[in-house]
Amino acid sequence: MTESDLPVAQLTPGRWGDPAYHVEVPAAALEALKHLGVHRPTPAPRPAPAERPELTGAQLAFLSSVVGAEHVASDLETRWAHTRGYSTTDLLRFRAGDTSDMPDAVVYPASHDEVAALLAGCAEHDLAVVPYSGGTSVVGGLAATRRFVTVDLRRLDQLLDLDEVSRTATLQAGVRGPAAERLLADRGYTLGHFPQSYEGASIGGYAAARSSGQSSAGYGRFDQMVVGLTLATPRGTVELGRAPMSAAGPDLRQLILGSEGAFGIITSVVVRIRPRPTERHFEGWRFESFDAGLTAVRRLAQDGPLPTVLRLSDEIETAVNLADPDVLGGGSGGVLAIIGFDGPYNQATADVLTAAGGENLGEGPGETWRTGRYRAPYLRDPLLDEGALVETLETAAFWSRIPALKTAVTEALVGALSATPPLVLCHISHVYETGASLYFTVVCAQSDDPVEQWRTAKYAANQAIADAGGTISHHHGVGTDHRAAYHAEIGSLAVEALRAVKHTFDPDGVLNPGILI
Ligand SMILES: Cc1cc2nc3c(=O)[nH]c(=O)nc-3n(C[C@H](O)[C@H](O)[C@H](O)COP(=O)(O)OP(=O)(O)OC[C@H]3O[C@@H](n4cnc5c(N)ncnc54)[C@H](O)[C@@H]3O)c2cc1C
Repeated sequence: MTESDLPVAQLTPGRWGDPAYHVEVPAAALEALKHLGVHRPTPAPRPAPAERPELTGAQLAFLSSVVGAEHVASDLETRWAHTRGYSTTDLLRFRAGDTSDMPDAVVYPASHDEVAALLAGCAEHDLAVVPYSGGTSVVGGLAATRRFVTVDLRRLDQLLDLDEVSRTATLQAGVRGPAAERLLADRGYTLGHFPQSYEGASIGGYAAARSSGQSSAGYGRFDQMVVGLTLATPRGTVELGRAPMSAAGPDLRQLILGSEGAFGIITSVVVRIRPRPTERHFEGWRFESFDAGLTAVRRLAQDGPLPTVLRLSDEIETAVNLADPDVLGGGSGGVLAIIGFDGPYNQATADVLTAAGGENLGEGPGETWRTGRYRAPYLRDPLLDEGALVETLETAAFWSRIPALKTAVTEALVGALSATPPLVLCHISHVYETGASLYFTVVCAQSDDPVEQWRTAKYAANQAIADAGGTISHHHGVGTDHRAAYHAEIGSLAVEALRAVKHTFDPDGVLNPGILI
């Protein structure tokens, strides 16, 4: 089974993943939750979403005139299904029936021209616009600060071009991860972009939020794969990427990548593609400690040869994730690293790990990770049902800052959640010559107000990240959740420059108000 065999998940609102795939919390985990003071809350009946004022006839007529009346939905169910994304706070607010960020309508354009026409007319009809590709944002990227229409791009689902000589593919923004892989696999190629949200996220969202997939060591981040893009703005269309590299001024592609719909809607992306691998190898490695493993992965990142997948869990993540401690050699402790190759096994990579003190555990742990890699997020909803608070956050920094950053974030989370002592798990899964990202998972008992509980903990973590020299996001993006921290990170002059760009593309401020800037 490869990524192109996976189905696109028909995401249901308020619960992650393919509803056909049912997950139960393992008995050992339930036992462990008791030690964290987790109690199953009495299920409260979910309040029905409240009705809100309808769009005016003129507004609906405008939307219908662009995409056709059958592609405009203003029923409660569709709007509710497009309310926010899939952060834990989003899920908790969904469970509480909080409709405050519900769109007033959802429209489904089928072409770049329809997207452009929508954007051109929204200001006149007093409508803000939230672009929506896969809807898997975890940073509050799908809500606007005023009445808005969600532009769902799922009908832009075509492979427009495949240039085998240059090895590029032009994909429309609404192509979901597995669908993109299938379109390319049919022609013998792969994109190699596999975020954990792969089953639901789309090409446009990958570009808009600078996504990074689990095979980033081999294929790079999504923004490194993009060689061109087409952007619809309220003032017209921008096409970028005439050549793979250019010295003709600043690279404006990089201005649009990560702009999260604040400057325009990306309708198609030209991406670099590679031949499909004919073999794959995954294996586990044991290191005495996270610090020892860190030295090993840094050596690979700096001097090579890098595998396609490179991950290192810390002691707590290793202990929590490994149901069978024998995997690490009879429960002798240590931490687990996973390496994977798309293509032939590279003994030179293994030699670097051995020289750095690693012990090869063989294919077993590697295959366990590979086959379960999209399943971990499915555990979050049952854990929430049990009364646990579970959320993740991520950052990146230069190698010299990584150890202190990890300690600072962990301590900040433990301190902020001291009333409900948490487990804080951490791993590294994206590495560069100069640094790496850190990905934290937090588990503790829910308080009476888990949304506020997480807000406080996240604020403390954000402060620790800033103080320890990390970035507020390595791959989740800014959205509304990180806006203040992002502004503090880049400074007021840079924020002013972003505002100027936004004003140029979107003078009436219809695009994603409150997101990014
Ligand atoms: C369980 C889970 C696991 C995840 N794992 C990863 C991971 O491994 N790596 C990773 O990078 N991320 C991960 N994410 C976060 C998320 O999947 C990524 O940010 C992804 O890139 C979002 O893609 P999407 O198509 O769902 O975008 P959306 O959620 O639809 O949109 C994201 C933002 O971009 C804007 N936008 C959407 N489409 C466009 C467009 N065409 N043009 C302009 N703006 C647009 C939206 O308005 C929003 O602000 C995960 C999320 C979940 C829920």
